[in-house]
Amino acid sequence: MDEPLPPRESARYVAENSRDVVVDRAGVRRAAAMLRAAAAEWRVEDWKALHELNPRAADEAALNWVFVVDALNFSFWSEQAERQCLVTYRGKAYSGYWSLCAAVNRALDAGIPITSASYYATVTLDQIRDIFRSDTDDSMPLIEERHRILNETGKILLEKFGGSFLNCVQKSEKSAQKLMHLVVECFPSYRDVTQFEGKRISFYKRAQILVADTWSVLEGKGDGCFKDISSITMFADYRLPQILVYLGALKYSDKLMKKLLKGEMLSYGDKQEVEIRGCSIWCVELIRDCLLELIGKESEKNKENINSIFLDYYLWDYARDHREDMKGIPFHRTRCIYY
Ligand SMILES: Nc1nc2c(c(CN[C@H]3C=C[C@H](O)[C@@H]3O)cn2[C@@H]2O[C@H](COP(=O)(O)O)[C@@H](O)[C@H]2O)c(=O)[nH]1
Repeated sequence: MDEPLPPRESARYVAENSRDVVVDRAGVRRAAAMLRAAAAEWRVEDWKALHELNPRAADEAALNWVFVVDALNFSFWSEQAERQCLVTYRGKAYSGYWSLCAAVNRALDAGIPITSASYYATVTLDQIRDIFRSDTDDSMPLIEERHRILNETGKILLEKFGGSFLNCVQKSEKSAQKLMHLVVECFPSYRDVTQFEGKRISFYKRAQILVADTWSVLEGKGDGCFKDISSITMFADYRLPQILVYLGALKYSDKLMKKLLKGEMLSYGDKQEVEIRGCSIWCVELIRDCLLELIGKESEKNKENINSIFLDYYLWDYARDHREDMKGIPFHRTRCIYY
């Protein structure tokens, strides 16, 4: 079967043919202006310190931590906001994506080798239910899928890469694109591919965030010195569209906004779901271009740090920190293993 369009081209194609979602150029410019001061400070060395649950080292164990977390980095939203999975770690309760990281770190502290492929290739569903147990009555969504993905991914990592994600990274020969394609070729759960208006398109959200987190945990050095890291796009999840609408850079049709406000679910691959994800990626590409224009005039040096990964990380954190302000803006609800 023919290769799908790569993520950036897929996003452009969706944005050019979208009906219920549009990129607002004036909003893009306003967002770039808002981000300009922060963008001047973006450094890959800062990623780890950004969050207390991130691994601190830049070694093989840290890479295996990133790999298993990004294999499970999907679908944390709960049907009712007040009823969600919470995981307490070192006295602090974490929700959403952070509940996953907290559960992984809690298991490691308890001597459970959850980041070792030889362990999670054969871990049982009961063991996974215990490792990802919630403090509340609401367990982490899609726990059976998470178990299946761990078994599948662990077996493949053992068979093809000696059980270590470092070997997969080294096979990519310092190319972000090669690593992304190696991951989607070898690991089925990363194949975030769908159809739109007669074309096969890809967003590869978890594969791209895996490349980004690999680059970040290695601080852009050694095996993580990807010469083409700026070719990675924003990661099309369910938080970034929400913040882009909040900032006025993305607009939904009245019909779509009504549907989302009612909490209606969209299926993976639905036309409107694809338009939300594709236009979000394209919107971030345009904000990045605007930032390059704004900052590029000041200094060549900073330009290398103006990429869609930093933009995405910043916006994602901003969305988490401004949850209350964004309450009026719905996020789209799609239950799937891809984001
Ligand atoms: N676009 C984008 N989506 C991201 C991330 C992250 C976390 N990664 C970085 C963050 C800290 C570390 O530095 C990691 O590098 C998780 N997600 C997605 O969000 C959703 C979870 O949201 P909530 O339910 O609110 O926790 C879910 O689809 C999850 O897949 C990101 O960075 N960008």
